[in-house]
Amino acid sequence: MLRVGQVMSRLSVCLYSYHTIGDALTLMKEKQVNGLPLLSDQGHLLGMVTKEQVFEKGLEQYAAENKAADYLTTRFLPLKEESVLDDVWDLPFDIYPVFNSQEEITGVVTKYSLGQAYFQNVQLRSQELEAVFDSAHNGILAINRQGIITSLNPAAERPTRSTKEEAIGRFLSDVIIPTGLLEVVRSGIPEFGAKFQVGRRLYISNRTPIIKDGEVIGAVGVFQDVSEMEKVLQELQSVKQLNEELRTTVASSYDGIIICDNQGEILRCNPAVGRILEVSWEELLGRPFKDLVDKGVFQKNIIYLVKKQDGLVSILESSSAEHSLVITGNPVYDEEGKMAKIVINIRDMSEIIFLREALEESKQLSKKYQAEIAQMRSHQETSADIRSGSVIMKNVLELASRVSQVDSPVVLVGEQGVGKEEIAKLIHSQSKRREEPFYKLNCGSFPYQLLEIEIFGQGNALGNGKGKAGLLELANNGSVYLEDIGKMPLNLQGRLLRVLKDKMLQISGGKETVSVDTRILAGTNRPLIEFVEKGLFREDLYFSLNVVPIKVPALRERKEDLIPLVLFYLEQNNKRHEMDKVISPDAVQLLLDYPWLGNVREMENVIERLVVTARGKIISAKEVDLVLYEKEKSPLRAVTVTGVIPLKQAMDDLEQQLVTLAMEQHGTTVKAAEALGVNQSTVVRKLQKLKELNVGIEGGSIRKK
Ligand SMILES: Nc1ncnc2c1ncn2[C@@H]1O[C@H](COP(=O)(O)OP(=O)(O)OP(=O)(O)O)[C@@H](O)[C@H]1O
Repeated sequence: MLRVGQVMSRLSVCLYSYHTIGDALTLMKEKQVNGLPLLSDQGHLLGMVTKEQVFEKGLEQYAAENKAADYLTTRFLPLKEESVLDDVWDLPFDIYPVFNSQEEITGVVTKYSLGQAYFQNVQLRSQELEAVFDSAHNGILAINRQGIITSLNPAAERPTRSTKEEAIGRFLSDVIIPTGLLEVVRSGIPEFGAKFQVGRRLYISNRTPIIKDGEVIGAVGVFQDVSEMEKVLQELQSVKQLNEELRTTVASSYDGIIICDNQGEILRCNPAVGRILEVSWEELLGRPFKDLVDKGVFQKNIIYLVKKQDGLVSILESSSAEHSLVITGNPVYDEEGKMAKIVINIRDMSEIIFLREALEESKQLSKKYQAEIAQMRSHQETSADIRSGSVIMKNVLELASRVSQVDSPVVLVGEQGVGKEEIAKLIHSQSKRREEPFYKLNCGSFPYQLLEIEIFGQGNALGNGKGKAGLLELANNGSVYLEDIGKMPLNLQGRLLRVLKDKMLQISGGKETVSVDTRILAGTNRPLIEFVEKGLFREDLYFSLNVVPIKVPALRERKEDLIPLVLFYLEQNNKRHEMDKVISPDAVQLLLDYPWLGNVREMENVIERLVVTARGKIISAKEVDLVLYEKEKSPLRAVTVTGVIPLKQAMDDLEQQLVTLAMEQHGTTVKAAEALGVNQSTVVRKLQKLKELNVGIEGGSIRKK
């Protein structure tokens, strides 16, 4: 800011009352000024003596010896050295005395020199502003009240796609598409942060009205190219998203994941680590990996191995919880090639083995179901071939013949293998439905959904042509024999009741109902009322179904049937295997004395085995004895101790034998676990241990004491 002190003429002299005008003009010439201050004898400023004043008085009155005081003018204004030029340049006097801050007169200044200095200063400032305006990184564009562009800097040329020369003087909307500036001129309200796009570039603009004397005379817009920033922002956004995805992936990984820095400090780990190592995974964060080794969670320090190897390392370990772990350490290098982090992956192999076993078993089960369904759906052989010599059985058969003449439901109660299904077939084959289909299905051997579809069918609710008729529909006008009816799920029992009562069948998967006339025959090993009492069977269904209960006695309760059945199966197997075997009387006696807990089915199997395995033509008592009592005599049925050995060794040995035997007898880990009374995972682990010791199923035979 320019001040008077910088522009004035400094004076070392002033005029006093004794000075003549000649002295004054000489001094003015000497000091190159147009006027001088005249002071009183006491040093007070009395006024100014100027050349102009001399001319004004007229030269005819001029005489050099005239007193300078005669030319004094008191029309003046004293100025201060520190006065700002902007404030004083247009004051009305031609010459001013100038004082310093101590109120001493220090010089004079004319209006002309003040004005000249002021305009030079304004010019300089304007040049500076122009330089700033032109070099500004942001685009600046100003319009007047009429919307005509008045200023535009080079940075504004890009978004307007025109040069300064082309743009100035044109209407705003002829030069640039966003015309928000016009709105600012109209409303007088500034607008900040408005975004607009020109081509591929994105700009943010701040628009401000230009106000003079309370009136809007134009508007200025400053806009910044934020395309790069936007790009960086988008990148940041996608990095954030990626980071989130990575975090979720690590967190939801079934394998345990631990991330350490190059010093082995745990930076991150996931919940699976907690599950596999049986530790609190959150507490591991920030701790050295080595702690886990020191505590025996790991046997080897994989961090050390990865650093030593300077590459990926995989090791196999058994954790404290008897899990087999595959631990993989993977180094991560920074841009300079230094190892920055180590990612450790922990895979629990026992779980994988367990899952593979479970999958294998469900595949087997599924195959079994498929086979059973295929067999069940094929048209059933209904000619019953029942042998009997007992009165009790005769009565049963007579009752069966009688009920075959009516359409009532029948419940056949009896132990496994007593011949319930045979009697069901007999009822059907003697009924008026004999020419119609007969189907059977075991309610206890299918999972719920499969059973539902097999009995009630599947509707075409999806309209994809995949509907399937159930047995109740397939056997329309015929009969269905539902084995193990007590095991039918409660949900399905209600629908079966509708079939019995209203002859209406509700197809699964839809609201569809069809009317059916299917006779229901049911079988159960335990009296149905027991299921009702336990809440497993609907009482209303029980009463509707149990119209004619037929109890089929166990084979041991009808000894008279034994000989006819033995002879029947002997003949049947001789024929089947093209043999001519007979049975010795003492062998028959053994068969008569046997309890036949598996009833007729057991006898059927025993006789076939005797026919096939007997060495001579006559089946001897010894051979019968071997077949009937073989299992009881097996040394494997009990543990026999023959000597003293360390208890731990004995227990390990026994455990190996039991697991191997259970697998041999039951085939799957699920069933073996059931027989051993342990969890399936325990069996899987023990088998894994046996495989490692090479004494498992594949590894060796069962060792006996
Ligand atoms: N009196 C009989 N005469 C000839 N064979 C019979 C007789 N009773 C049963 N069987 C035969 O015994 C086997 C078992 O019979 P069935 O399947 O009818 O028994 P079940 O009581 O229905 O058994 P489960 O309840 O276990 O299904 C079948 O092969 C059947 O042919």
